[in-house]
Amino acid sequence: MSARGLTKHFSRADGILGKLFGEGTVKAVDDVDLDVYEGETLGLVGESGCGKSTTGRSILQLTEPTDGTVLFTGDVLNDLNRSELREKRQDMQMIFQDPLSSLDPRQTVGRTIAEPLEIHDQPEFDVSANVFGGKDVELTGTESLLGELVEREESDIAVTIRDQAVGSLELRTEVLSKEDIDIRISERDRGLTLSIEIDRSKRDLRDARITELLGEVGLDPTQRDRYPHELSGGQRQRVGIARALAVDPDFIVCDEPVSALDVSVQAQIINLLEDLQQEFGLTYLFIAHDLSVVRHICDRVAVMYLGDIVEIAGTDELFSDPKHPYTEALLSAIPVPDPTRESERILLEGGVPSPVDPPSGCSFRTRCPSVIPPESIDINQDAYREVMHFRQRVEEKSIDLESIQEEGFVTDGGANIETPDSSTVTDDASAQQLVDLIFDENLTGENRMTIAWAIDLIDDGKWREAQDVLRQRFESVCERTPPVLQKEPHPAACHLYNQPDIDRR
Ligand SMILES: Nc1ncnc2c1ncn2[C@@H]1O[C@H](COP(=O)(O)OP(=O)(O)OP(=O)(O)O)[C@@H](O)[C@H]1O
Repeated sequence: MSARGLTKHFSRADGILGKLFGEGTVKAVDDVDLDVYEGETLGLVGESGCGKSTTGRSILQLTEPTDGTVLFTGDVLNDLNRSELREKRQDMQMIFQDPLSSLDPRQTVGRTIAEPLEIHDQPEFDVSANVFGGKDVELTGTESLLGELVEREESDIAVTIRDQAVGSLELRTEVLSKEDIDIRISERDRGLTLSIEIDRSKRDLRDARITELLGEVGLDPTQRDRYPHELSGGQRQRVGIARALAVDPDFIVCDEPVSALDVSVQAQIINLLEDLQQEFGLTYLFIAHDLSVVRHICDRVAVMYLGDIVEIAGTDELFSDPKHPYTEALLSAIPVPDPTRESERILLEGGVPSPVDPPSGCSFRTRCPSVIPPESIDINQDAYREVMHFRQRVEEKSIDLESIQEEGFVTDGGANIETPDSSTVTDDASAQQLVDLIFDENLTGENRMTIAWAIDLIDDGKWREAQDVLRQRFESVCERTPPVLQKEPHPAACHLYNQPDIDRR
């Protein structure tokens, strides 16, 4: 599966979402390139709201992408019409996070698994065929062989299907023609008759297939008459897996398949997914936020942040040598089983920003512990982080100088402030004191003067000017330019990797 430029934007212009969260376009997935190779498990990780589920659903065309293409087994899925897409869905399935809400509470396990079989008219009969009225042909195989036969005979063929199990009952007669199977047929030998004999009815076949599937996912055949509420969480997820497997797919999007389960059950479901992959040569896109699970099951891992893939690498490499600061932070949050091993947790401030109005440049920069300062200024990373946080608050106009002054007993009057460009002199010493109250780090020199100048401007209600003054001195490449995921074996969309001379910490 290859996705190129995959994009999904939701409009919140009207409807409940618009009322709840405000209007605008939610950039859930933005220009994503992603390959999932045959037989592998690719992990897709990131915090809640990063766009993982929307990526999975857009790949399967369960939600229509706004832009981009998805290539799967030789077809561009976006170009297929409804019935072609339905046909294709046999090969690509989805396992959902919460089996209770994804299973119909009014349907038994058997009915749930039978549904996709009915939609796709599966399983196919095993048939043996004799052709009458023309050349002698003998065939053994499944129903799809009929199509091949028509192709060989270059003629329309009347097909009679009989059920041997119920006294050679005639099930149906079909004429397979050019239109049915989309091949070129000449008028020669028209009227050839084919008699198909089968020894089981479609229903018997389906029953047998359901029993087989229950066994494959570790459920007892007696559970086919149970309802979802009569099953445990693990059993319900096994039903979800059986339903996905029923039509014999090649590719499965597993959307957080174990997050809703008890830890003790998670390992069993993970092992089951691994066994099934081995047995049926399945390819998985495995969506998760729990990185320990991902480490166990995935061959490669893609890290997603605010609608973009920010890093992708082989699992071992990603865990041992993460590049993107976001990946580093995610990995640092994994509990360490060995308490003697030192691990420093990188705490990310706040949550994922709104995908309606993502930050300019690198979308992670508002939380990044390694934002790159301009080359022209001398500042350590902690102080720069504080400056960036301060700037963010100035952008949002969310600084209340009066309360800070009251809390810090700041007095007016005192030393003058010379601004960095020496053009303005203010006599408001409280700005200097406010710098110390707002910042934990000790700002010095021109960095300190610029902040004090901005505070002075804010005090006069000149927010826009304060923003400009701060931007001129402190603007980072991370906010100016979006980093690009390079074409290399272990790419990371981060300016630190395009500028190797920069000290990260
Ligand atoms: N139908 C929708 N309409 C509007 N916004 C949506 C819709 N579906 C998802 N979103 C928004 O798109 C963004 C990405 O959501 P998505 O569910 O893909 O993220 P996720 O990483 O899978 O998170 P989670 O793990 O919580 O499911 C979120 O901001 C979400 O609110």
